[in-house]
Amino acid sequence: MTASATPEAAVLADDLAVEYPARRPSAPHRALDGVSLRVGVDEIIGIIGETGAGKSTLARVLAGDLVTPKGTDPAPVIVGGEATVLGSRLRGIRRRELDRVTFKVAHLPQDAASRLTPERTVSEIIAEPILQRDRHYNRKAIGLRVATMLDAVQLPLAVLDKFPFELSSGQRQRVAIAKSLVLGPELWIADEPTAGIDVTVRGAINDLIGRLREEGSFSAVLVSHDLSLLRRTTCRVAALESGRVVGLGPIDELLAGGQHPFLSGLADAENRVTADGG
Ligand SMILES: Nc1ncnc2c1ncn2[C@@H]1O[C@H](COP(=O)(O)OP(=O)(O)OP(=O)(O)O)[C@@H](O)[C@H]1O
Repeated sequence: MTASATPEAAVLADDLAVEYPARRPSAPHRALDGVSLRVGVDEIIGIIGETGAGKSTLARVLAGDLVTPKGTDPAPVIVGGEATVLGSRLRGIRRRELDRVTFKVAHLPQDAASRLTPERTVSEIIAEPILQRDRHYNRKAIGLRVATMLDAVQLPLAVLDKFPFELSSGQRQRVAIAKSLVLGPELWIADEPTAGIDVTVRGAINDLIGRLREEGSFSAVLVSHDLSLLRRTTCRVAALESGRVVGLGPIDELLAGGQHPFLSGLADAENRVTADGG
């Protein structure tokens, strides 16, 4: 375990191999193999790939989601190579050091919108990460921060007192985004951030990312099939296939390259929508 004050990269994956442990009747499952990737400080990188390619696993590992709470599915385990996040090596990392790293990393898991605490209001949900860190944090300051985050994801203040079941799925996703970013992380690992969000308000997520970059040091890994989001926010996208990186570059170069059926399929689908006037 090493940590440096100014990491040379936000994320460094070096020949990373990740498995899900065996659970009867299943054998261990290798979800990532030989993944090498660098995300510079202040860089935003995209991750794309077909279902089962290992995108969420990579997101979980980089977000430090490596501990299995009792009664849940096993967390991924680093079995080869290394993942270094904000200067700390994650392989075999001790729990205390992991907590120190994840303090600066925000994770928006794929199912975040469906995991909002059902018995809490939107305002309480967005404030959860603050109160988990400091139960006595100034209530007025929390209220202000929550309102700012709500505005950033273009939700009206009227939803503050609503419960998750009273919101549309797109609104729930925006609440999940607001919650994940409320502490102002140095690194945001977001798994399908615009999933379920109406195209007319997706621009709000682009704008929010732009603002976070202006406010200070902000790096991100965005797992997404939203080509518009990837075009607007990332310079490079990594394409995953069966747990390996099979392409890395600007999204339009990857799509035009046509080396991989998944990428060609995406490009064709987009061309069809454009030709149909969609
Ligand atoms: N908890 C788990 N235990 C065992 N295997 C798992 C677990 N979670 C995922 N896997 C397997 O690991 C592989 C990678 O899964 P992952 O969820 O990372 O893919 P993905 O690219 O995010 O797919 P999707 O786009 O469908 O979300 C898949 O074969 C999946 O079945």
